[in-house]
Amino acid sequence: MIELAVENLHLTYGDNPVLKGVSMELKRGEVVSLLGPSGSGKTTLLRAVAGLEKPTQGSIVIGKNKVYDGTPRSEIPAEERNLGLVFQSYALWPHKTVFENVAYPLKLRKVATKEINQRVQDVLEQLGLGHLGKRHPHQLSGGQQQRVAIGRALVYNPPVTLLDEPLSNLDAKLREEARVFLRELIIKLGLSALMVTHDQNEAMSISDRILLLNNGKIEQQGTPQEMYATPKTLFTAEFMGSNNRLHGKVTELRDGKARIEGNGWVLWGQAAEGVQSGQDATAVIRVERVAVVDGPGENQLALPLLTSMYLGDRWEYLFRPSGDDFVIRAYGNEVRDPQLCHLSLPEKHVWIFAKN
Ligand SMILES: Nc1ncnc2c1ncn2[C@@H]1O[C@H](COP(=O)(O)OP(=O)(O)OP(=O)(O)O)[C@@H](O)[C@H]1O
Repeated sequence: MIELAVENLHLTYGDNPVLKGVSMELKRGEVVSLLGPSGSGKTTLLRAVAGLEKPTQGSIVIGKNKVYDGTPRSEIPAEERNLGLVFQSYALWPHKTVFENVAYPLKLRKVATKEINQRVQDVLEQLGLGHLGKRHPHQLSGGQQQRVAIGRALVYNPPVTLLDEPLSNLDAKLREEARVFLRELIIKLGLSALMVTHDQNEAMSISDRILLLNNGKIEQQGTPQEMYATPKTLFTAEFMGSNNRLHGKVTELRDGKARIEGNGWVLWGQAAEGVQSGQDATAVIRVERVAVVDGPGENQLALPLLTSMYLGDRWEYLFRPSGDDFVIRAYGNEVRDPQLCHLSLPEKHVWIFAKN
């Protein structure tokens, strides 16, 4: 069952087009992340679904209700869309207790007091806040405040929840914990949610599907695995993961593979759609796919190691060819002395994209 369907949505601020024909679906029990660089339109899309921004064209259907069909008159106001909202700007009420904050949406809907008490207590227990109901927001940690905001959005079981950077005001450590907590909650409650994030790791770990926005359009969508392992464009490849990039010219195409040549190096890789011989191109390989090997072989580069950097769970090596303008990074388990190394870049993990 489709809980949310957006079709060819356009939105313009003044004469600045921000959404340029976005279509997407959210199925029941699914968590979809909107990922993309700053200014790509993620928050605007979420706010348009919430009814907080006015699109100029397209349609939005929530459950069985068409809440927007391209005409201003058709628009159903935000408060009637029955959505759970966890927005950065939707702060907790400082003078209400945790319990009162979470109870508020039920009070608004005139739910009986006894039922309110039960439901709020249930939600607080689920969020690990059962013992904090009497506290005020300023007596909570940032992570706990965030949980209260989530509880307030979920307490009336909205069919669709919208989350805008729900973890962004937490520090790195708390954020990691909150990510695990949010994923657990999503599974436990079977939430259908659309979440904005600019953090690629957050999108991959929390969601079932990712929509990557680029300048108001969907660049690519798919499961986190698809987005990471089979990017269709240079933009997607570069946005997901840590990468090495080499610029050169395509000198041969064969069976879906391309040969790219640069200043003193040659590599084979998977040719992206539209790559042609003679074209300027970029080869991309994830940092973890580059291996330091013992001797020369196929699809290799021989480069001087500049330095080894300690990352705690592994080492990161930095290679820089003399006189060239690229660096190659790789991971390994030991510190290495600066010397010439052989690097294997397996053909199946090198993607070759036409240069824009
Ligand atoms: N109220 C507004 N009036 C005019 N322009 C706006 C308004 N809100 C956003 N914009 C513009 O719309 C574009 C998209 O903004 P949006 O907030 O949707 O991006 P985003 O992808 O969520 O970025 P971020 O990750 O920085 O939050 C930006 O160029 C922004 O400057």
